[in-house]
Amino acid sequence: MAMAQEQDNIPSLTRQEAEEFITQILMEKMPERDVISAKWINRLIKAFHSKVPYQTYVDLNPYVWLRNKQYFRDPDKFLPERWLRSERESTHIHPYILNPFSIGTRMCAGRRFAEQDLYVGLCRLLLKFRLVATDSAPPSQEWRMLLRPKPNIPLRFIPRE
Ligand code: HEM
Repeated sequence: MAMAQEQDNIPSLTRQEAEEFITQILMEKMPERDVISAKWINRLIKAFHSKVPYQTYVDLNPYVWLRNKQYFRDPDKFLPERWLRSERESTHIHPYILNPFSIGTRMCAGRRFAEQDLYVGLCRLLLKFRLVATDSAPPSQEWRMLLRPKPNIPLRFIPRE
């Protein structure tokens, strides 16, 4: 990513670069909370080499494909740039592989609100604070309906001058 200017060896991004980068980070982190996609099947469908009968309750665990080397290069690494359009096209990431808001007629009605909230919230936070990791290892996670960091996210918020 081209940097707009450098000050004290800290790269600065243009507004557009920052927007793209934040979007990529959200896309890279979103699946870590989205561990279950649940559905009542309303008609007989054929899937996974078998027939799924009407009114079956199905839980899908996206980790199976989001952490799969068949679909992603270095799936366990934090690589937000994998979501750049050019990168997605060159590495053939399936356009529907990441769907925390689901897809189809019953997909999340608040998707754009939620995305804007995350985006604006993160930008406001980053404008006010510098975030510094207080541990070199990522926090472990625990299952509480969604996956949550355990015990806390090892981050220090340092107010910007
Ligand atoms: C990161 C935040 C959010 C995530 C990951 C999320 C995810 C989802 C998912 C997976 C569904 C089920 C879709 C399906 O059954 O196919 C859903 C439904 C829904 N969501 Fe969200 N959601 C989020 C935030 C929001 C917000 C902020 C609103 C409202 C402003 C909202 C409103 C709705 C509504 C109304 C439905 C029901 C849609 C329907 O059944 O037709 N969601 N959401």
